[in-house]
Amino acid sequence: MITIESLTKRYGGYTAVDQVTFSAAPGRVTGFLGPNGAGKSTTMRIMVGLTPASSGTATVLGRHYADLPNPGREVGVLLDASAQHAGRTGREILTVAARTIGVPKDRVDEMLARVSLTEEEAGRRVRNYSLGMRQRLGIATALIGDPEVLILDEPANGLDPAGIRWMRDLLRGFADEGGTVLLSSHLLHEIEVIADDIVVIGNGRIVAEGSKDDLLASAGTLVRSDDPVALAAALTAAGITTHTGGDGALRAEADAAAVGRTAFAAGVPVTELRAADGAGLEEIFLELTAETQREGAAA
Ligand SMILES: Nc1ncnc2c1ncn2[C@@H]1O[C@H](COP(=O)(O)OP(=O)(O)OP(=O)(O)O)[C@@H](O)[C@H]1O
Repeated sequence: MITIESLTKRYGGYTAVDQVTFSAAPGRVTGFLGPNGAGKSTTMRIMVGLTPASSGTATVLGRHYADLPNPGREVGVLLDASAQHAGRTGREILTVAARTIGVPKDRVDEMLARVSLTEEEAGRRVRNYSLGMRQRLGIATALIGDPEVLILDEPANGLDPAGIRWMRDLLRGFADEGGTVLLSSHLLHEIEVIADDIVVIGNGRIVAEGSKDDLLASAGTLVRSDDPVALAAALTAAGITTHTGGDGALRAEADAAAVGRTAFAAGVPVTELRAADGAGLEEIFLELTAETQREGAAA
Protein backbone atom coordinates (compact mmCIF):
# COMPACT_ATOMS: atom_id res chain seq x y z
CA MET A 1 0.00 0.00 0.00
CA ILE A 2 1.25 3.44 -0.94
CA THR A 3 -0.47 6.53 0.42
CA ILE A 4 0.25 10.04 -0.77
CA GLU A 5 -1.46 12.92 1.03
CA SER A 6 -1.43 16.58 0.02
CA LEU A 7 2.10 16.20 -1.26
CA THR A 8 3.73 19.41 -2.47
CA LYS A 9 7.22 20.07 -3.79
CA ARG A 10 8.46 23.54 -4.59
CA TYR A 11 11.73 24.41 -6.27
CA GLY A 12 12.14 28.10 -5.49
CA GLY A 13 8.99 29.74 -6.83
CA TYR A 14 8.14 26.76 -9.04
CA THR A 15 5.69 24.13 -7.80
CA ALA A 16 6.61 20.77 -9.37
CA VAL A 17 4.13 18.74 -7.28
CA ASP A 18 1.00 20.48 -6.06
CA GLN A 19 -1.22 19.01 -3.31
CA VAL A 20 -1.06 15.50 -4.76
CA THR A 21 -3.23 12.89 -3.04
CA PHE A 22 -3.74 9.29 -4.17
CA SER A 23 -3.08 5.74 -3.10
CA ALA A 24 -1.93 2.51 -4.73
CA ALA A 25 -3.62 -0.61 -3.37
CA PRO A 26 -2.32 -4.15 -2.86
CA GLY A 27 -3.24 -6.64 -5.57
CA ARG A 28 -3.50 -3.84 -8.14
CA VAL A 29 -1.23 -2.29 -10.72
CA THR A 30 -1.56 1.49 -10.47
CA GLY A 31 -0.43 3.49 -13.48
CA PHE A 32 0.90 6.98 -12.86
CA LEU A 33 0.39 8.78 -16.12
CA GLY A 34 1.31 12.27 -17.24
CA PRO A 35 3.14 14.23 -19.92
CA ASN A 36 6.82 15.12 -19.70
CA GLY A 37 7.60 17.28 -16.69
CA ALA A 38 4.23 16.65 -15.02
CA GLY A 39 5.83 15.69 -11.69
CA LYS A 40 5.82 11.87 -11.80
CA SER A 41 9.50 11.33 -11.04
CA THR A 42 9.52 14.00 -8.37
CA THR A 43 6.57 12.34 -6.61
CA MET A 44 8.28 8.94 -6.80
CA ARG A 45 11.58 10.32 -5.53
CA ILE A 46 9.76 11.78 -2.52
CA MET A 47 8.11 8.37 -1.90
CA VAL A 48 11.48 6.71 -1.49
CA GLY A 49 13.11 9.51 0.49
CA LEU A 50 15.45 10.78 -2.25
CA THR A 51 13.83 14.21 -2.41
CA PRO A 52 12.34 15.96 0.63
CA ALA A 53 8.73 17.13 0.31
CA SER A 54 7.90 20.80 0.91
CA SER A 55 4.71 19.65 2.64
CA GLY A 56 2.39 16.66 2.80
CA THR A 57 3.24 13.00 3.34
CA ALA A 58 4.12 9.91 1.35
CA THR A 59 4.03 6.55 3.12
CA VAL A 60 4.74 3.02 1.96
CA LEU A 61 3.22 0.18 3.99
CA GLY A 62 2.15 2.79 6.54
CA ARG A 63 5.57 4.31 7.13
CA HIS A 64 7.87 6.87 5.63
CA TYR A 65 10.36 5.01 3.44
CA ALA A 66 13.28 6.09 5.63
CA ASP A 67 11.56 4.56 8.68
CA LEU A 68 11.19 1.09 7.13
CA PRO A 69 13.51 -1.30 9.01
CA ASN A 70 14.93 -2.88 5.83
CA PRO A 71 13.46 -1.01 2.86
CA GLY A 72 14.97 -3.37 0.26
CA ARG A 73 12.95 -6.26 1.70
CA GLU A 74 9.74 -4.29 1.62
CA VAL A 75 9.90 -1.99 -1.39
CA GLY A 76 11.49 -2.68 -4.76
CA VAL A 77 12.51 0.56 -6.46
CA LEU A 78 13.59 1.31 -10.00
CA LEU A 79 13.81 5.02 -10.70
CA ASP A 80 16.65 5.29 -13.20
CA ALA A 81 18.03 2.18 -14.86
CA SER A 82 21.07 4.12 -16.03
CA ALA A 83 22.06 5.06 -12.48
CA GLN A 84 23.74 1.69 -11.85
CA HIS A 85 27.49 1.43 -11.32
CA ALA A 86 28.76 1.27 -14.91
CA GLY A 87 32.03 -0.44 -13.99
CA ARG A 88 30.41 -3.41 -12.26
CA THR A 89 28.95 -6.47 -13.92
CA GLY A 90 25.25 -7.21 -13.62
CA ARG A 91 26.05 -10.17 -11.38
CA GLU A 92 28.19 -8.00 -9.09
CA ILE A 93 25.42 -5.41 -8.77
CA LEU A 94 22.90 -8.09 -7.78
CA THR A 95 25.37 -9.72 -5.39
CA VAL A 96 26.01 -6.40 -3.63
CA ALA A 97 22.24 -5.79 -3.43
CA ALA A 98 21.66 -9.28 -1.97
CA ARG A 99 24.38 -8.76 0.67
CA THR A 100 23.18 -5.26 1.54
CA ILE A 101 19.64 -6.35 2.29
CA GLY A 102 20.58 -9.75 3.66
CA VAL A 103 19.11 -12.26 1.24
CA PRO A 104 20.83 -15.55 0.27
CA LYS A 105 23.30 -15.44 -2.62
CA ASP A 106 21.30 -17.92 -4.66
CA ARG A 107 18.68 -15.19 -5.15
CA VAL A 108 21.14 -13.66 -7.65
CA ASP A 109 20.82 -16.54 -10.12
CA GLU A 110 17.11 -16.73 -9.47
CA MET A 111 16.71 -13.05 -10.35
CA LEU A 112 18.92 -13.28 -13.44
CA ALA A 113 16.70 -16.09 -14.69
CA ARG A 114 13.56 -14.13 -13.78
CA VAL A 115 14.60 -11.16 -15.92
CA SER A 116 16.10 -13.33 -18.68
CA LEU A 117 19.67 -12.09 -18.48
CA THR A 118 22.02 -14.83 -19.59
CA GLU A 119 25.11 -16.02 -17.72
CA GLU A 120 27.30 -14.31 -20.30
CA GLU A 121 25.37 -11.01 -20.09
CA ALA A 122 25.50 -11.10 -16.29
CA GLY A 123 29.30 -11.16 -16.59
CA ARG A 124 29.46 -8.04 -18.76
CA ARG A 125 30.05 -4.60 -17.30
CA VAL A 126 26.93 -2.46 -17.08
CA ARG A 127 28.50 0.28 -19.22
CA ASN A 128 28.20 -2.19 -22.10
CA TYR A 129 24.54 -2.97 -21.42
CA SER A 130 21.78 -1.79 -23.73
CA LEU A 131 19.02 0.30 -22.14
CA GLY A 132 16.69 -2.71 -22.18
CA MET A 133 19.29 -4.85 -20.39
CA ARG A 134 19.72 -2.12 -17.77
CA GLN A 135 15.98 -2.06 -17.23
CA ARG A 136 15.99 -5.84 -16.74
CA LEU A 137 18.86 -5.58 -14.27
CA GLY A 138 17.04 -2.76 -12.48
CA ILE A 139 13.93 -4.94 -12.17
CA ALA A 140 16.06 -7.80 -10.86
CA THR A 141 17.54 -5.47 -8.22
CA ALA A 142 14.06 -4.25 -7.27
CA LEU A 143 12.78 -7.82 -6.89
CA ILE A 144 15.74 -9.40 -5.14
CA GLY A 145 14.47 -8.67 -1.61
CA ASP A 146 11.07 -10.25 -2.41
CA PRO A 147 9.28 -6.97 -1.59
CA GLU A 148 5.56 -6.34 -1.16
CA VAL A 149 5.62 -3.07 -3.08
CA LEU A 150 7.19 -2.07 -6.40
CA ILE A 151 7.81 1.57 -7.37
CA LEU A 152 8.97 1.80 -10.97
CA ASP A 153 9.63 4.96 -13.00
CA GLU A 154 9.16 4.33 -16.72
CA PRO A 155 10.19 0.65 -16.46
CA ALA A 156 9.30 -0.18 -20.05
CA ASN A 157 11.68 2.44 -21.45
CA GLY A 158 14.05 0.79 -23.90
CA LEU A 159 12.35 -2.59 -23.85
CA ASP A 160 11.52 -4.26 -27.15
CA PRO A 161 7.94 -5.50 -27.79
CA ALA A 162 8.69 -8.92 -26.31
CA GLY A 163 10.32 -7.20 -23.32
CA ILE A 164 7.25 -5.03 -22.79
CA ARG A 165 5.03 -8.13 -22.84
CA TRP A 166 7.39 -9.82 -20.39
CA MET A 167 7.31 -6.80 -18.06
CA ARG A 168 3.54 -6.67 -18.22
CA ASP A 169 3.23 -10.37 -17.29
CA LEU A 170 5.77 -10.00 -14.50
CA LEU A 171 3.97 -7.03 -12.93
CA ARG A 172 0.57 -8.69 -13.38
CA GLY A 173 1.85 -11.81 -11.61
CA PHE A 174 3.34 -9.69 -8.82
CA ALA A 175 0.02 -7.89 -8.24
CA ASP A 176 -2.01 -11.10 -8.51
CA GLU A 177 0.03 -12.48 -5.62
CA GLY A 178 -1.06 -9.50 -3.51
CA GLY A 179 1.75 -7.07 -4.28
CA THR A 180 1.33 -3.33 -4.81
CA VAL A 181 2.70 -1.96 -8.07
CA LEU A 182 3.05 1.72 -8.93
CA LEU A 183 4.53 2.44 -12.31
CA SER A 184 4.85 5.71 -14.15
CA SER A 185 4.75 6.35 -17.84
CA HIS A 186 4.05 9.13 -20.28
CA LEU A 187 2.81 6.46 -22.72
CA LEU A 188 -0.89 5.99 -22.50
CA HIS A 189 -1.03 2.65 -24.28
CA GLU A 190 1.49 1.11 -21.93
CA ILE A 191 -0.55 2.12 -18.90
CA GLU A 192 -3.81 1.17 -20.54
CA VAL A 193 -2.82 -2.44 -21.12
CA ILE A 194 -1.25 -3.08 -17.74
CA ALA A 195 -2.91 -0.90 -15.11
CA ASP A 196 -5.97 -1.69 -13.00
CA ASP A 197 -6.08 1.84 -11.62
CA ILE A 198 -4.88 5.02 -13.27
CA VAL A 199 -3.77 8.30 -11.73
CA VAL A 200 -3.31 11.13 -14.24
CA ILE A 201 -1.06 14.04 -13.32
CA GLY A 202 -0.64 17.26 -15.28
CA ASN A 203 1.32 20.33 -14.22
CA GLY A 204 1.97 18.84 -10.77
CA ARG A 205 -1.73 18.26 -10.03
CA ILE A 206 -3.87 15.15 -10.14
CA VAL A 207 -6.38 15.67 -12.93
CA ALA A 208 -8.08 12.25 -12.92
CA GLU A 209 -7.94 9.04 -10.99
CA GLY A 210 -9.93 5.86 -10.76
CA SER A 211 -10.16 2.33 -12.02
CA LYS A 212 -9.25 1.87 -15.66
CA ASP A 213 -12.71 0.46 -16.35
CA ASP A 214 -14.41 3.55 -14.93
CA LEU A 215 -12.11 5.87 -16.85
CA LEU A 216 -12.74 3.93 -20.07
CA ALA A 217 -16.49 4.03 -19.46
CA SER A 218 -16.27 7.79 -18.96
CA ALA A 219 -14.58 7.99 -22.36
CA GLY A 220 -18.08 7.61 -23.85
CA THR A 221 -19.02 6.49 -27.35
CA LEU A 222 -17.29 6.87 -30.66
CA VAL A 223 -19.79 7.57 -33.42
CA ARG A 224 -19.32 8.23 -37.10
CA SER A 225 -21.65 9.44 -39.80
CA ASP A 226 -21.39 10.68 -43.37
CA ASP A 227 -22.86 13.92 -42.03
CA PRO A 228 -20.95 14.67 -38.82
CA VAL A 229 -22.32 18.21 -38.61
CA ALA A 230 -25.94 17.00 -38.54
CA LEU A 231 -24.99 14.25 -36.11
CA ALA A 232 -23.25 16.68 -33.73
CA ALA A 233 -26.24 19.03 -33.93
CA ALA A 234 -28.69 16.22 -33.12
CA LEU A 235 -26.62 15.02 -30.17
CA THR A 236 -26.12 18.54 -28.83
CA ALA A 237 -29.86 19.21 -29.13
CA ALA A 238 -30.44 16.07 -27.05
CA GLY A 239 -28.13 17.43 -24.36
CA ILE A 240 -25.23 15.08 -25.19
CA THR A 241 -21.80 16.72 -25.19
CA THR A 242 -19.67 15.81 -28.22
CA HIS A 243 -16.02 16.22 -29.13
CA THR A 244 -14.75 16.18 -32.69
CA GLY A 245 -11.95 13.74 -33.46
CA GLY A 246 -9.33 14.45 -36.10
CA ASP A 247 -10.68 11.81 -38.49
CA GLY A 248 -14.31 12.96 -38.62
CA ALA A 249 -15.50 10.70 -35.80
CA LEU A 250 -17.29 12.21 -32.83
CA ARG A 251 -16.82 11.21 -29.22
CA ALA A 252 -20.08 11.55 -27.36
CA GLU A 253 -20.35 11.68 -23.59
CA ALA A 254 -23.14 9.11 -23.40
CA ASP A 255 -23.52 5.37 -23.85
CA ALA A 256 -23.90 3.83 -27.28
CA ALA A 257 -27.63 3.15 -26.86
CA ALA A 258 -28.43 6.80 -26.14
CA VAL A 259 -26.26 8.00 -29.01
CA GLY A 260 -27.78 5.47 -31.47
CA ARG A 261 -31.37 6.36 -30.50
CA THR A 262 -30.70 10.08 -30.80
CA ALA A 263 -29.16 9.69 -34.26
CA PHE A 264 -32.05 7.46 -35.37
CA ALA A 265 -34.66 9.91 -34.07
CA ALA A 266 -32.91 12.73 -35.95
CA GLY A 267 -32.77 10.65 -39.14
CA VAL A 268 -28.96 10.77 -39.32
CA PRO A 269 -27.53 7.42 -40.54
CA VAL A 270 -24.67 6.18 -38.39
CA THR A 271 -21.77 4.31 -40.00
CA GLU A 272 -19.91 3.37 -36.80
CA LEU A 273 -21.01 3.21 -33.18
CA ARG A 274 -18.87 1.77 -30.38
CA ALA A 275 -17.43 2.36 -26.94
CA ALA A 276 -14.63 4.91 -27.30
CA ASP A 277 -12.25 2.83 -25.09
CA GLY A 278 -8.59 3.41 -25.86
CA ALA A 279 -9.12 6.20 -28.35
CA GLY A 280 -11.37 7.87 -25.81
CA LEU A 281 -8.85 7.46 -23.05
CA GLU A 282 -6.21 9.08 -25.21
CA GLU A 283 -8.50 12.03 -25.87
CA ILE A 284 -9.33 12.33 -22.20
CA PHE A 285 -5.63 12.24 -21.38
CA LEU A 286 -4.86 14.96 -23.89
CA GLU A 287 -7.79 17.07 -22.74
CA LEU A 288 -6.93 16.70 -19.07
CA THR A 289 -3.31 17.53 -19.58
CA ALA A 290 -3.73 20.00 -22.46
CA GLU A 291 -2.46 22.93 -20.41
CA THR A 292 0.76 21.10 -19.75
CA GLN A 293 1.33 19.59 -23.16
CA ARG A 294 4.21 21.30 -24.85
CA GLU A 295 2.20 21.05 -28.04
CA GLY A 296 -0.70 22.87 -26.34
CA ALA A 297 -4.36 22.18 -26.87
CA ALA A 298 -3.66 21.44 -30.53
CA ALA A 299 -2.25 18.09 -29.45
N1 LIG B 1 15.98 19.65 -8.74
C1 LIG B 1 15.10 20.38 -9.43
N2 LIG B 1 15.18 21.73 -9.49
C2 LIG B 1 14.27 22.46 -10.18
N3 LIG B 1 13.24 21.93 -10.88
C3 LIG B 1 13.11 20.60 -10.88
C4 LIG B 1 14.03 19.75 -10.15
N4 LIG B 1 13.63 18.45 -10.34
C5 LIG B 1 12.52 18.51 -11.13
N5 LIG B 1 12.23 19.79 -11.44
C6 LIG B 1 11.09 20.24 -12.29
O1 LIG B 1 9.90 19.68 -11.80
C7 LIG B 1 9.02 19.35 -12.88
C8 LIG B 1 8.58 17.91 -12.75
O2 LIG B 1 9.66 17.05 -13.13
P1 LIG B 1 9.55 15.46 -13.08
O3 LIG B 1 10.90 14.93 -13.41
O4 LIG B 1 8.94 15.05 -11.81
O5 LIG B 1 8.54 15.18 -14.29
P2 LIG B 1 8.06 13.80 -14.93
O6 LIG B 1 6.56 13.81 -14.86
O7 LIG B 1 8.75 12.67 -14.27
O8 LIG B 1 8.49 13.96 -16.45
P3 LIG B 1 9.06 12.90 -17.56
O9 LIG B 1 7.87 12.15 -18.10
O10 LIG B 1 9.62 13.83 -18.59
O11 LIG B 1 10.07 12.06 -16.88
C9 LIG B 1 9.78 19.67 -14.16
O12 LIG B 1 9.36 20.93 -14.64
C10 LIG B 1 11.22 19.72 -13.71
O13 LIG B 1 11.99 20.59 -14.49
